Amino acid sequence: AIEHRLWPEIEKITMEQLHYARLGVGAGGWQLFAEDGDMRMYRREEEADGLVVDPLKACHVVKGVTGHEVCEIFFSPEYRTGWEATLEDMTVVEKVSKDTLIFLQTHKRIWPASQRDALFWSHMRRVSDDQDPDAHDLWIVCNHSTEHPDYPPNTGKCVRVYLTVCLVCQTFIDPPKDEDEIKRENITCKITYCSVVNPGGWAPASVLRAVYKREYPKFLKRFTSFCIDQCKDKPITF
Ligand SMILES: CCCCCc1ccc(-c2ccc(S(=O)(=O)CCO)cc2)cc1/C=C\c1ccccn1
Repeated sequence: AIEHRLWPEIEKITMEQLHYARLGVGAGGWQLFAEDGDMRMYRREEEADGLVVDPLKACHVVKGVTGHEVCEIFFSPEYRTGWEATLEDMTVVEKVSKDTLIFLQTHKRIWPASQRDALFWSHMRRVSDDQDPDAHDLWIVCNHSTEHPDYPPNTGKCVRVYLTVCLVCQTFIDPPKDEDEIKRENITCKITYCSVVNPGGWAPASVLRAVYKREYPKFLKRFTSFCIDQCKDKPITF
């Protein structure tokens, strides 16, 4: 296949994000800021050019879905309006390959900051776990801001944000007794969600931190509930 101009960057960022997601939260100044059942949300307070860019890492355990199913729903454009509450508009700008798309998204304005949009490539892949060959494969979706000649930043009403996001999922199977077929009640998905969002233009630190504190827990709960609901009556995709 002819290599796409973005491929080297996609490969590099995706593997870096996989490594970053698998680092624990023991070291590195992570601060637990939200907990709900099996969901733990951590952030680090960081600023770049006076703008809040707090990295976020969320860990969650969801029963009844596989990592492949969760990543498929997170990646696919057709499901996004079902779980992304702050989305105002979404366009697939370019189909790089069947597992790599470029999205332009406009998010609802959050007073008093101006409205934001995001232009990013999104790449999904299965990664075999080199450290533990018996463990089930990992699935990752990585979203990273990019440029596109047809969508220059900050030309319309929106301020362009710059983000790097990854969703890393691992499936665990608790085998049913006497060789029955595996049912959804026997599967568990361990999810790690990491994000760094540079708001791109001025937004008060207090507003940004309040937005993230309120929106991220809602976002992950809504997304995982959507996955459970989408998959419950369908055959399992490993
Ligand atoms: C002043 C407000 C600035 C923030 C506006 C904003 C920018 C970006 C984004 C955003 C969040 C998640 C992704 S993703 O994980 O890649 C999935 C695909 O949609 C991409 C973009 C959101 C939001 C606004 C709200 C907000 C902030 C966190 C969490 C949830 N909502």
